[in-house]
Amino acid sequence: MLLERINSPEDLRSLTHAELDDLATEIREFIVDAVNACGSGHLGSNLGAVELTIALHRVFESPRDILLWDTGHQAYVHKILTGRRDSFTTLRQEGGLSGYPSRSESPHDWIENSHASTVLSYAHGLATAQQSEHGDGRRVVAVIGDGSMTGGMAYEGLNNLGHSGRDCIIVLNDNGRSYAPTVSRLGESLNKVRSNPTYVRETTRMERFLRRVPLVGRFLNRGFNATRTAAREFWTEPVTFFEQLGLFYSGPFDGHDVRELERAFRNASEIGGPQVVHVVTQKGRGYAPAENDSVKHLHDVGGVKPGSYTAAFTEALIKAGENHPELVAITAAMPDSTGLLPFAERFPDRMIDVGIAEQHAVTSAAGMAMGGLLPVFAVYSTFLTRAIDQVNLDVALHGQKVIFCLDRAGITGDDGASHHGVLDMVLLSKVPGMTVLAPSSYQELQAMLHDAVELADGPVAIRWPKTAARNVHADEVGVGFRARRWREGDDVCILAVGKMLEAALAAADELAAEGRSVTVWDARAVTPVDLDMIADAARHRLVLTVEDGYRDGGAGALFAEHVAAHVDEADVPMPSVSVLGVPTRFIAQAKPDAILAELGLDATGIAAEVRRRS
Ligand SMILES: Cc1ncc(C[n+]2csc(CCOP(=O)(O)OP(=O)(O)O)c2C)c(N)n1
Ligand SMILES: CC(=O)[C@@H](O)[C@H](O)COP(=O)(O)O
Ligand SMILES: [Mg+2]
Repeated sequence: MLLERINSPEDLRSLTHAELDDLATEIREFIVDAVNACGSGHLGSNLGAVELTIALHRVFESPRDILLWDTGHQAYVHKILTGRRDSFTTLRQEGGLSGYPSRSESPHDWIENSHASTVLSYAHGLATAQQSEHGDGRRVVAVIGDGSMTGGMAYEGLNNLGHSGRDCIIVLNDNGRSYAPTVSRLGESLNKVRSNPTYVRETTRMERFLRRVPLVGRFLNRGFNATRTAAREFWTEPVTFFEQLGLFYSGPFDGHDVRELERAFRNASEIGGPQVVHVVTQKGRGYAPAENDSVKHLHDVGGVKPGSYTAAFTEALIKAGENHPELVAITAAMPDSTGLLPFAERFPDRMIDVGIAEQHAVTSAAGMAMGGLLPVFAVYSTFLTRAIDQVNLDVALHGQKVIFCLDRAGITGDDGASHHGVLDMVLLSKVPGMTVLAPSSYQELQAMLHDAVELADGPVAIRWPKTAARNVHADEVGVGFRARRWREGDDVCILAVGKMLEAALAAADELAAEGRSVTVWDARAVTPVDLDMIADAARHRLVLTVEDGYRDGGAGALFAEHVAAHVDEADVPMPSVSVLGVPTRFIAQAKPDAILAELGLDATGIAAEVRRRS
């Protein structure tokens, strides 16, 4: 087994290319076993990045050279080759290996944020530092997928790198897919470009030398520009999009040929300045289930689970779509895991994939609403945070009815700190005119989507967790955006937000067994706050809000403000007020229920908080 001999990138440099091909096979088998054992993870992306990562670590000397990964979900091979092979049995487990690069795991890792399209900005920053007096001659290499290239930040980084001329090698890993096929024509046009890297490199180098010749250089400038323009018109490949921005383009190269990749990376390293090395890879390469099943296996071994909140959303959206031909669904490159695929099958022209471009999605939705459509943007909670400005000023300032359906709200677990959806209530409850809803069951989600479509006259956000949904009877579902009381007592009042209702009711049973009289409300809406719920809560000795979002500035803080206002107005005694929520800190990966329990956001924790406050 060759893989057992690889404990650092240096060990790669003694292998022949035939051995490297064998090593790639072993790495693929290793990844498939690890992801299947872990039960979740990014199979397709990593199977497609095997040869690419081997070649990068043979040409560049990480960690001295800086190797950056956009999103980081495709960095398993990087981790395996940098000494973490034996820890892969702990992938995405509590206290184990992160599913993304992790600075605490290795000096080879730089970017921990799993949000896409950031790498070129990091690269510009690091290249700027390297070219300052603080630089120490390290090369900056950034790997970005074709999907992540569709994010706005990627263009901002490209523009700045091209304009600044910084030394930086961008490896565009083009496999034609995000989750779904990538929404971009860039890949198609680049595939028409057949640069002969040697020819282009030599002429470019010669040109650059001659242009600098004193006196004659400026005449040569004009001559070269005229020649190149003519040549491009009639002979060679068009100036690529990247070269228009000031970056040198080479490729496309076979992303599964280590020799070719090594040559391309060495060329780019010699040429200097901002470079794009375009490599074409196959997502899921070498593993039939990933190659053939683009929903279940190609991106991550996810898929929408029956009985989940996502499944409830899918059903309700199709029903709303049947009743409202103006309703359109928007995704930011994730139609499958947000539950939009059945809607797209039912209404092929009414599901719009904008690429990994959440900010654009939100403002485009505002435009759609202005044009008479009813846009529903299905997005993970954590990914909407990068578009809060657009939500606030492009949608809410204009009073546009856009329905934001936020999946993976609350504690998501396996994907770690950059995936928990814990900022949504804090941020969205501060957007004027925004209705923020949190369903506590499968049926509540469907009722809320229905009422958002039928009743709202402005923006609505509905947020739900990545878990199986509780099921309730039709007469146990609220109406409109009002709160719903589940249990009446007179000593303690628990205001539960979303999925926390189940734990609150269980805690109330536990407390009742001790003789405590507990009221439980399903808040249902974070904003607007239901004043009847507040008035009822204010008559208790203790008001405890339980939410799976940041406590600071969240739903509980808002409810506490309204209790105080009510007490002032009604001139009644102020109850004791408490909030159980997520502390404002980054939370590493673990199973969601384990994290919630550790935070006291389960029945035991809620009951303990009531006892503590009694
Ligand atoms: C801002 C943001 N939106 C959505 C996602 C979810 N996501 C993770 S990976 C991915 C697809 C990335 O495609 P690409 O960059 O082409 O990489 P590949 O998996 O094809 O190698 C998406 C949409 C994310 N990580 N960040
Ligand atoms: C890397 C990324 O952002 C997503 O692919 C993330 O892994 C989503 O995971 P789930 O869809 O399993 O919640
Ligand atoms: Mg891709």
